[in-house]
Amino acid sequence: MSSFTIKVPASTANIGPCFDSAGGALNLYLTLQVSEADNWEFEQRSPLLPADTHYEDNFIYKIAKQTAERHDKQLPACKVIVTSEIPLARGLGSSASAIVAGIELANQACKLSLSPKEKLQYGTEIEGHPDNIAPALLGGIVFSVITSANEIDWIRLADFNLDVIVYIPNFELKTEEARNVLPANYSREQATSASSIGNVMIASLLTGDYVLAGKMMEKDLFHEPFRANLIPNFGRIKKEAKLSGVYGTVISGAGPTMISFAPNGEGQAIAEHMETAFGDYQVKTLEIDRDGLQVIK
Ligand SMILES: Nc1ncnc2c1ncn2[C@@H]1O[C@H](COP(=O)(O)OP(=O)(O)O)[C@@H](O)[C@H]1O
Ligand SMILES: N[C@@H](CCOP(=O)(O)O)C(=O)O
Repeated sequence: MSSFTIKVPASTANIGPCFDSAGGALNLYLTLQVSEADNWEFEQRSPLLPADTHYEDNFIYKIAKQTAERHDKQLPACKVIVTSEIPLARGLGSSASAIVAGIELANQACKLSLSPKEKLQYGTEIEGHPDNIAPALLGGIVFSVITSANEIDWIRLADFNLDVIVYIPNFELKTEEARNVLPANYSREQATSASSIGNVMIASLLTGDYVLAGKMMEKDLFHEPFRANLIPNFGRIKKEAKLSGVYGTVISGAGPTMISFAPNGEGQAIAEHMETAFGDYQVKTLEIDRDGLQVIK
């Protein structure tokens, strides 16, 4: 086996009203440098990664092993050097990036020749929803749906003119915890309103009406009203960002990071203003990654 590098982007899920369905890839990366070895070794070279464990307890190793076993293969021993720019449990898809990296590690090391559809299926089974896995794999903004136990349909949007600003607070919020506050059921009336808002958001995004898209992003009824209390400054960030000229600001994934979509070319100036207003936050201007998962040999 020759050496290779796996690079997986971060992602922002939901984009307001498209709960568990829409996600955009972001240019922060999880990187694995993989080479052949006599024994398994995971070397974590970033302060953003979880504490070191025995390789068998490493999350990425477990995903890789499980993927290999699905195809009746055994993983050959590898040395893996892991680096990451994606903060954990902040709503930037770190777990989806780790899952995609683990699937690709098995794909390369065991020569599984997995298709994008299979990788999306495996990743979604593990994560439970496709909205982070799909953009992490495919890049761009992806709308996806689990149509049956074995089928996920998706459509990828790679053509847009937007700047993206993230506001990352200095505390973690586990996705599981933020899912526990959501209602188990919605009435027909609630579901109709919530999905109508999502429909208008997507149609405006596709036709380039970013003002209307931003308005609809901020009207989500599926998750934001229930999560707002978990996210300090939820209302203040939205209001200040809007006054600074963004189209819309939403919770990134399950939070606690928030994300604004802004006119192309204005992101940096808005980020500088927001950094002054919210000194406790890491404010970053990011780009939508258009490549998704990359394997570099
Ligand atoms: N590179 C990684 N290596 C090992 N575990 C990871 C890695 N990235 C994420 N995880 C696991 O995923 C958890 C965060 O997942 P989650 O709560 O879904 O938040 P998010 O995906 O928004 O960052 C981490 O606490 C850690 O257990
Ligand atoms: N649709 C999910 C997305 C979770 O994203 P994460 O980046 O916070 O893991 C949800 O909203 O629960």
